[in-house]
Amino acid sequence: MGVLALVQTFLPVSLRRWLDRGLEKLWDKLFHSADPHVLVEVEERAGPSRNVYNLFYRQSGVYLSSLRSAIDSHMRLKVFRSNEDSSITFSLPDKETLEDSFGGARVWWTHTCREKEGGGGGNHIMSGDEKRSFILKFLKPDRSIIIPGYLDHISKLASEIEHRNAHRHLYTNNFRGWEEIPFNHPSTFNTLALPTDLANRIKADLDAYANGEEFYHRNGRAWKRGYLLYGPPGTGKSSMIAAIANYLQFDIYDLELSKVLDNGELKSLLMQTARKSIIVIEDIDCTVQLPDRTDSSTNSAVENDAKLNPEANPALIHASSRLTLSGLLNFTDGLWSCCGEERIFIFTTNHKDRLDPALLRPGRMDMHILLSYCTFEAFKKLASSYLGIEDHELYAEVNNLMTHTPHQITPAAMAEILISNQSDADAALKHVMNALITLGKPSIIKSGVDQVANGNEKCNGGILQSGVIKRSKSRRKRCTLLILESMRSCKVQVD
Ligand SMILES: Nc1ncnc2c1ncn2[C@@H]1O[C@H](COP(=O)(O)OP(=O)(O)OP(=O)(O)O)[C@@H](O)[C@H]1O
Ligand SMILES: [Mg+2]
Repeated sequence: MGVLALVQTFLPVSLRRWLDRGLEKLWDKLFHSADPHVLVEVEERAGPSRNVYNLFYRQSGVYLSSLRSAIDSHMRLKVFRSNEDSSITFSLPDKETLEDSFGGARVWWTHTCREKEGGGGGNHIMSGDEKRSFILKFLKPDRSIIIPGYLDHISKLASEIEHRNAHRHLYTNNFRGWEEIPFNHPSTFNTLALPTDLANRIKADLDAYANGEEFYHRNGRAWKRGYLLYGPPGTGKSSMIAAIANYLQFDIYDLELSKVLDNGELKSLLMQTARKSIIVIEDIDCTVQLPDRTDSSTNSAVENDAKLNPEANPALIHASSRLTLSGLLNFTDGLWSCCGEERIFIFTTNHKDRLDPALLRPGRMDMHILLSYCTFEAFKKLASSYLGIEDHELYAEVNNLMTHTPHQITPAAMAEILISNQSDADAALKHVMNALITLGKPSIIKSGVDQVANGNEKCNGGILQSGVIKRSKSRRKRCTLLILESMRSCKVQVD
């Protein structure tokens, strides 16, 4: 060995390397052929000049740091937390070995970091001069389990983890394309006050969609789903979109139709959207007037003017727009809709009846979801969130009032009352009752009128209100409903 080392010092570098490699191979042949293991090296960089980043290297790191055993069984760990992320990431220090198993096979992982040939120099190793890799070791008989099964499993799991940890984005279009901002909306299905069966139905539909890639493809359908959220203002349509995005971990593309010049631009915007995203058009009934499929008239002078200076002429644009209903229909369920996959379309409106039926048909809007006024169940959910109470002696009264005044108070208005009285549950509930009384005037009076008409001047659940009533076709009567302190009963006075 000593003589060999001495000879090597007189050889040129290239010859020395060639000799080293030959000796290494000889060593392997002599001693490693009896080794029952297979070694797989996952290098950080690959390619002839090591300039291609190996995605599988990153995925291996992500996968290994997710293994519970990495945290539990190691005395030495590397810890990382970035500026943007609150979660902590663990990784393997060099030369530490971590054991894993897959399909009955045991595997061992080690991370190595070596100085690159010809790189570095001096005592300080620059990161660019390091050659980092994972070494995966397993027994030879397990080769068919590991390759490709285990490797595919790692890629799949790592992609899911990376997607879960990635920051969501909210994109909005302007005249230059999409602009993005971080999306941190806290709305979830737990924070939304919805009838339980509705929430479960929506979640089941989302789950079926998210796990349905194979099903959609087998049946020759683009992997997409459309939801129409409709209902009065303040009933949670926008909050529901945020909850769906958080549930599926999807980005949101908030498409502002008033800023889209024509079908060509619509198509181009669509093609720029990524997988795992929700494309939203809010208030579809009032954003723009879309010429329908039979209307081909356009005013080119106005149109050109608007196109030349769109920001100065936003109002003009859609008077002359070449953005048509057929464009939008193709966008949601035509050839263009397949330009990207794994996407959800959500349209919202306060007036479903104003929408073209073609837009609403299944395949475009697969599920029509009515978000409506606050029910007693929704009220209890909001009270639990904002006041921290599950029950209260006034609940029966609130329930009674809500039964007399259905369809009157929106979840937004209810939430507002509860938030502004969150430190005093009694006061909050009295405010809620007052609001219900004020809003429910017509139906409470009607209930009083019915009682009077039936000759019953005392009725339960009445509220202090007054108004002119029509007792019969010929006679107008004025009645006053007097509420008693407890609100449990009231008297109807006929003046
Ligand atoms: N079902 C609900 N559960 C909990 N909070 C709700 C609900 N509905 C509305 N809110 C609250 O009311 C506010 C307004 O809700 P949101 O913007 O989602 O209503 P919207 O239906 O989109 O209204 P608009 O039709 O005017 O756009 C939000 O702050 C939200 O937290
Ligand atoms: Mg909204």
